[in-house]
Amino acid sequence: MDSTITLLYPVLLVLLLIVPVLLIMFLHKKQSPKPKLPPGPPKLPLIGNLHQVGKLPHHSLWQLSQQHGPLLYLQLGQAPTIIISSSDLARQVLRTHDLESCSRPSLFSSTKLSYGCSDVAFIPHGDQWRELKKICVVELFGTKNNSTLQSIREEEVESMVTSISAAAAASMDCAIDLSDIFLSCANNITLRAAFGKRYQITGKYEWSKLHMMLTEVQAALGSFFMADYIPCFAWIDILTGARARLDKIFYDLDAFYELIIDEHLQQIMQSHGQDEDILHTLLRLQKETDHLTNDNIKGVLMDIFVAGSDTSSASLEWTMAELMRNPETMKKAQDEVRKVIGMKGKVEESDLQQLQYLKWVLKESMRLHPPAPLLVHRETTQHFKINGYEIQPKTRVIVNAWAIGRETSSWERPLEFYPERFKDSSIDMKGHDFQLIPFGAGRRICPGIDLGIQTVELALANLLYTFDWKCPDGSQDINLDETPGVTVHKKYPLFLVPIKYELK
Ligand code: HEM
Repeated sequence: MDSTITLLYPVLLVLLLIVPVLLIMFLHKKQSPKPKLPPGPPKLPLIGNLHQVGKLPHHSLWQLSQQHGPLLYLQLGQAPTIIISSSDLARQVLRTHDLESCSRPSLFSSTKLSYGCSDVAFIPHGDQWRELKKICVVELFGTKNNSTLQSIREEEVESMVTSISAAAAASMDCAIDLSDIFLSCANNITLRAAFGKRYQITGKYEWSKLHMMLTEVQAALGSFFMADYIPCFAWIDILTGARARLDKIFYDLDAFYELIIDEHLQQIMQSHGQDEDILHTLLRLQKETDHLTNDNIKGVLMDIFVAGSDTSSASLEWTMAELMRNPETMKKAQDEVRKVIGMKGKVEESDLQQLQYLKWVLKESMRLHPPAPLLVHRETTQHFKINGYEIQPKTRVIVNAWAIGRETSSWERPLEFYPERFKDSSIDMKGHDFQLIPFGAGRRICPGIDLGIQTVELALANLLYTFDWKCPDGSQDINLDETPGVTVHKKYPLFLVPIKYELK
C-alpha cells in the first residue's frame, strides 16, 4: 500500500504540471483561430504529403490539383507548400503578390551549388540578388555582349550541322543520338560564353573534362531529397554517396578556377586581343565596384552552367520529337525556312525574324513541354491572401507551368500539337501571358530568356533547313516518356536518321 502511494506522488506531480500547460494551449488555440489554408489532402506524420509526389512531380501535382483545386496546400516533409496550377492563380502569385513570394527556399543542394547562396538563382530576395540580377541582365546577357554571344552561337550551331552532315555522308540510314548532340552543342555555347578561349590558353584543361563537370553539376541539383525535405533523415543522402559526389565536383571545379581566374592569364588574354567573356566581365566588375566576391563570381558561373544549357537542349529535343510525330507541321516548318533562306546555305540569326511559323512551333513545344515544368521553387517572405486563403511567410511556392500549358480554359484541344493556335495571337513567353510561362514571370523571371530562345530557334532552323529526318524504324511513333529532374528530358534519347537536303 505504502509503495503504491509513493509511486502515485510523482505521477500526480507530473499531472499537476502538465494539465495547466495543456489547458493554456487549448484556450490559446480556441482564441486564435487557425488560418484558412488552401485545400489539400490529409497528411502523414513526418513525411506530410511527400508520398503523394510521384517520380514525375508535375504529373502527380497536376492530378492532385484536379481533385483539390488549382490552389493546393501540401506539407512536403517539413515544408509547407502551395502548388499553383492555373494561369489566373499564377498571375496572382507572380504579378500581384510577386514581392511577397519571390524569395527562394534554402535547400541543401542549391545552397551548396551556389557557394552558400552567393549566386543569382538561389539567393534569397534582397539587395544582393537585385545587384546580381542587374549584372546578368545588363552586363552579361544584354545587348552589350550580344555580338560576341551571337557569333559563338552561330559557330557552334554550324559545327553541329557539319558533324551531322559528316555522319549522314559516312553511312546511309544511320541513326544519330540527337539528344546527346544537342546537349553537347548547348554546353559548348555556355562554356565558350563563360570562358572564351582561356581554357585553350591554359593548355592544361581538356574540354571533355569540363563537359563532364557540367553534366554532373546539372544532375546534382535536386538530388538531396532528404536534406531538403526531411532534415532529420539527411544522413541518407550521405549513405547514398550523393554528398561525396557533390564534394568531388567542387574539388574539380576549384582546380579549374585556380587555373583560369588568374591575373597573369587575364593579361595574356588581353594581349591576344580576345573578346570579353563572361568571366572577364565579372572580374572587371569586381575591380570596378568592389562589391563582387569570388564566391559571387563562381556562383553566377554555376547558375549559367545549371540553368543555361540543359534547358535549351531539352527544348530542342522536345521540339524535334513533336515535329517527327506531326509530319505536316514538320513540312510546313521546313517549307518556310527553305523558302526564306533559299540557296544561302545556312540560317543566320538575322534571318530568324522572318521565320514566323518556326516561332509558333517553339511556343507550342514550350507549352506542352516546358523544360523546367515546375519553374524554380520560390518561398514567401510575408503573409498574403489569395482567393480568401491565407498564405503564411516561409511557405514554398511551386508553379506548375506544365499543367498551366494544358489548362482547358486557356487552350482549345490542349493535348494537340498545333502551332497554328498562335496565328493572330499576341501570346508570348516573356512573362506577360500567364497561360504560357516556360521562363517564369515576375521578378525572378529567367534573365537568359533571349539567349535561350535564340539558341533553340537558330539550331532548329538549321536542322530543318539542312536535313530531312526520319525515324530509324520508319514510323512516326516517338515515345514521349520523361525523365525526372528539375529539367525534364526525354526518357529515351532521340535517335533520328538525317538525310541531307539538296538545295534547289
Ligand atoms: C530554353 C532555355 C531556358 C529555359 C526554359 C529557362 C527557364 C528558366 C526558369 C523557369 C527559371 C525560373 C523562373 C522563376 O523562378 O520564375 C529560370 C531562371 C534563371 N535562368 Fe533560365 N532558362 C533558360 C535559359 C537560360 C539561359 C541561357 C541562362 C543563362 C545563360 C539562364 C539563366 C537563368 C538564371 C540566372 C535564372 C535565375 C533568375 C533568378 O532567380 O532571378 N537561363 N530559367
